Amino acid sequence: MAGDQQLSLLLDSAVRFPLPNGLRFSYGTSGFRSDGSVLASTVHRSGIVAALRSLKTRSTAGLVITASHNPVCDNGVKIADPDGSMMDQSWEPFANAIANAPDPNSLAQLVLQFAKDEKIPLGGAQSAEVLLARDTRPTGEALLEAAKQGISSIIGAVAIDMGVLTTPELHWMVRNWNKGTRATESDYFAQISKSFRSLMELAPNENLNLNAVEKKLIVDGANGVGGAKLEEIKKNIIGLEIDVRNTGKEGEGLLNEGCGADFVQKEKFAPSGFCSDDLGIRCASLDGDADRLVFFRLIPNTNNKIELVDGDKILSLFAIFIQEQLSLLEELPARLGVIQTAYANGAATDYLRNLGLEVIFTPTGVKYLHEKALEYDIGLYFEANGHGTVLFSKEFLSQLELVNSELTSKMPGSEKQRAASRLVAVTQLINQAVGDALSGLFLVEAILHNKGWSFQKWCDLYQDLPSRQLKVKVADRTAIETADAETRVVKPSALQELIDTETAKYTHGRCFVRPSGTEDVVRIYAEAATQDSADSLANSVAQHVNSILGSDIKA
Ligand SMILES: CC(=O)N[C@H]1[C@@H](OP(=O)(O)O)O[C@H](CO)[C@@H](O)[C@@H]1O
Ligand SMILES: [Mg+2]
Repeated sequence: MAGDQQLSLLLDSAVRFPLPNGLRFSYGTSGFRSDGSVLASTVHRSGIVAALRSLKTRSTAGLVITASHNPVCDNGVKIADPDGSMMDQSWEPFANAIANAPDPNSLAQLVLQFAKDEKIPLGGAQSAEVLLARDTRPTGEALLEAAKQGISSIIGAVAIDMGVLTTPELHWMVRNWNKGTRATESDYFAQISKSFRSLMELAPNENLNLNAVEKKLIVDGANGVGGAKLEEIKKNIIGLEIDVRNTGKEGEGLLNEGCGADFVQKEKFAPSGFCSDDLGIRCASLDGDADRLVFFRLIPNTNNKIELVDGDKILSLFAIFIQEQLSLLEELPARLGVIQTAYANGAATDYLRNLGLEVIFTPTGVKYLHEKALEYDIGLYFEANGHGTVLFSKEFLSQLELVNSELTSKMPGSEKQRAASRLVAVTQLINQAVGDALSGLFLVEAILHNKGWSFQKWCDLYQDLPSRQLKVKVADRTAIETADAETRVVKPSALQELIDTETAKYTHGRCFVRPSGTEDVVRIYAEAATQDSADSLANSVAQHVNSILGSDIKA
């Protein structure tokens, strides 16, 4: 009886969101993405998946509608697990199957069969809850409605609309909601401003060279959701003057167009709204949903070229700071893991290894980095493009709390006590659910302040090796299979031999190719001692990909 009711509810709901003709959807490294006008059925069905995920885990799940750094006409959807991380990978095949079910009946059958296989109680015996959010895209509102209807097509499931949010805010809320801690947006803002203030106040006086640390920061909000949120947070920030540009207000330009972290990192060019008046000032750039962050500074007399501080250098700054505090606290042993992908600049990896840190590589895509980081007491991860965070294990957090309260009562004001308190503030400031440009930005600022470091000093940590990225469109990118965290091609095997032969010709040469998880292209990355040699290595490998797989080279 309950089964019949569930079946008819699913059928009625699915009829309203037919699958567009001739399209296939795939849950990639960043969920489903496509043109916003064709996504209603996919988002509706993702609502169903999120509701089932909530039933399965007996906790609250999340769903966010965004296409991050992609153009404004695109949109997308991703599902958050109860701990705030991305949906468990084991459910992706089901998400793909239902996203592509040709008609309401096959969709309903897939859902019922999956529920049976996974022992998910349908029929309302158990309730389900999904927190929803969207970014500022014009297609977001209608897609949110589709998600709501998908969720309510599962008996007993409730959608709670949290509003227009950054992706990391939604993940943070899901995590806190399930922990039973405060989970509203004002709690999120308060947590950032409070822990930032604590960390600023813990700066060692002797390190404070106020002339070296420019108090002003200009932030490019990519005309997305992050700028407006930053405007809110900055009302409660002391010790830093933040000027937010590209906030998405009337007349400021289009989302991600000529601005945003992806543009800045790839083009190495200042975003729109920045000019030579900003010379010498520290600048940062968020992406459209505020989960990526890079810093930069304009180079004089270059027509808005920039000196870039990417995810690798943010990672290095975080690693140094955490390592320094730990070195003062021998009673707090911690296993540190630094997680990167093959796109990390070789100079960054060498730098981190020379600090004595354990550096591990995973395939591209933050879900892989995040998963690896969870294996450590402190797992630091960043993609070069600026997506990353620092995760602390439960055991480490309780040890840290213990050490901190003991030092606070026995040795207040000592260097050791201040080191422990700094670590506590870091754990509160940096988002424990996913990479978060806003919390990352304030952690960077607080660390520079604590260390009394100028932007220049940070830039000079190491010199990036020149690199070049190319992409090639091929007939079938899945013909390429890789191993060793995507650093080697195993199929077609002749390709790796050719890459090895080309790479051996260059000093500090390194090169790999992999099929993109988000675009229908094969990516080529090359690094070498000079820009010319990095370019030439990338080009010659692209020619080989071209001749083996059949393609056109694109910059
Ligand atoms: C070279 C590169 O920047 N790749 C990006 C890009 O993945 P691809 O699989 O390379 O298309 O998008 C992912 C999702 O945003 C991001 O995690 C990843 O770092
Ligand atoms: Mg993003």
